[in-house]
Amino acid sequence: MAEILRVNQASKAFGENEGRTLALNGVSAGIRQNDFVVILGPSGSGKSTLLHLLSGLERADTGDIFFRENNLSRYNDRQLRHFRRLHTGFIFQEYHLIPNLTMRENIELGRYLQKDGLDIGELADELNLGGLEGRFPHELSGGQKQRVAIARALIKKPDILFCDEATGALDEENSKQVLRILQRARRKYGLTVVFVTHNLAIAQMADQIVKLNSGRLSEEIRPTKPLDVDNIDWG
Ligand SMILES: Nc1ncnc2c1ncn2[C@@H]1O[C@H](COP(=O)(O)OP(=O)(O)OP(=O)(O)O)[C@@H](O)[C@H]1O
Repeated sequence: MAEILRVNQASKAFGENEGRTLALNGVSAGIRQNDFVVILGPSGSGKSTLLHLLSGLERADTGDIFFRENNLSRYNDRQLRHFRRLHTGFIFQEYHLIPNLTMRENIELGRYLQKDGLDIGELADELNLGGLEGRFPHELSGGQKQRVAIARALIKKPDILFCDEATGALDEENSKQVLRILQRARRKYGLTVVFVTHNLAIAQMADQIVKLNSGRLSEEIRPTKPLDVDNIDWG
């Protein structure tokens, strides 16, 4: 498969003088279309920063980020917004649903960013959310909230879904449900998934594992036989 994303020698620092932290230090890696890519590393190793650079949420200080043949580092803010709107979806540990909107309205928010997209009813059924359309976030369980967040991200059919500790607040069963949904979406829509996690079990499913340590790429692995979500050893 062709590469959909590439990061070349990217560095990113925060703060100044004694307060300066080099969050990423000359990281290079390529991500193939349709892969499930897991970014692993200890706390503070730069995982979220790498995700933010790859997704155009933040800019690298030095180095280049390519989406297909386009160099995002050369994009102006408007072009970068357009890239994010058209090609990327995000899910986070904390769901980020709008509390005073119903489930259906929260999902519709994702669609308004793009004209054509998936059918909301079909998506709700697929994500096991049928019948909950009128509920507000506080009336949903954690697993249901995360599935609403996934539906909101998928409704516009993004090319790449960026997940930052997306299962971090969920138990094993709900985590596996989320992972099953992502696997189905990869098969059905050709989605590429970039998944930041502390959970080593999830790496058993990966087509590619990117390991960071102190802002540097410490290891890059492409397992020959990624496991299906139902075969992983959760530990
Ligand atoms: N906006 C920011 N301002 C200042 N420092 C930051 C900022 N974002 C990240 N950092 C610092 O950069 C380093 C890498 O942070 P990052 O969030 O990428 O790590 P991480 O591997 O995702 O950590 P965790 O697993 O704890 O979420 C850390 O030392 C962090 O404190």
